[in-house]
Amino acid sequence: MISDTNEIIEKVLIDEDSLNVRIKKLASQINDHYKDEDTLIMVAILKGSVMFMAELAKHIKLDINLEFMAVSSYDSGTISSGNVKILKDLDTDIKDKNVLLVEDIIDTGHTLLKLRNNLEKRDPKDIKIVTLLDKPERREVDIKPDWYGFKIPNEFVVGFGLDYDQKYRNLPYIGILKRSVYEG
Ligand SMILES: O=P(O)(O)OC[C@H]1O[C@H](OP(=O)(O)OP(=O)(O)O)[C@H](O)[C@@H]1O
Ligand code: HPA
Ligand SMILES: [Mg+2]
Repeated sequence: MISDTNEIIEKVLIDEDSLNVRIKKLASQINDHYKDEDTLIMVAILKGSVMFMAELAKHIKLDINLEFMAVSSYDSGTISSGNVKILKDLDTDIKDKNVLLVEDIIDTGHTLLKLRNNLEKRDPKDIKIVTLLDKPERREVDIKPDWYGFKIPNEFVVGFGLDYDQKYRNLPYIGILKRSVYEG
């Protein structure tokens, strides 16, 4: 059983309703942006962005191709290693296609920067980035999303796809993790 959430969550930062309302709004901005295009390849970065991808894609009004990539930047815990390895690549060719990278969070920025550089070499028509959460205080490299859901303070958050040590992804809200959970 999941631990009692009072034991692990300091506070709920973004509740379920606010997430859904904001994601619909993001989808409508994305629909406007691509209104003259026929197709879009949405690329979710596993595993954190699965919930966001699912919710966002439901409201996109183009022919979309759902793709998944797995990269690894955090071994476990809360510290970024700065190394990004591709563990699972796209199943499709993105040459001359519109690509939308779908992320749950931009923290140091290393994951997305390396990924974008990698995908750019494949000659897509265009690459854009949408992230549910942006933690700008932690940025170590220059990368900005084209669309973001929420800017958040420098706290470790879990839920709606985001994990601590692979746990708590299934919480339906975004919560700040108690420091006692990872500082022991
Ligand atoms: O901006 P950065 O500092 O690079 O951090 C952000 C990335 O780190 C997390 O993924 P993680 O590697 O933990 O994998 P996960 O999605 O499977 O949890 C998160 O989902 C982002 O992809
Ligand atoms: N929570 C979960 N995963 C993360 C975070 C966070 O705050 N930052 C980068 N990966
Ligand atoms: Mg993670």
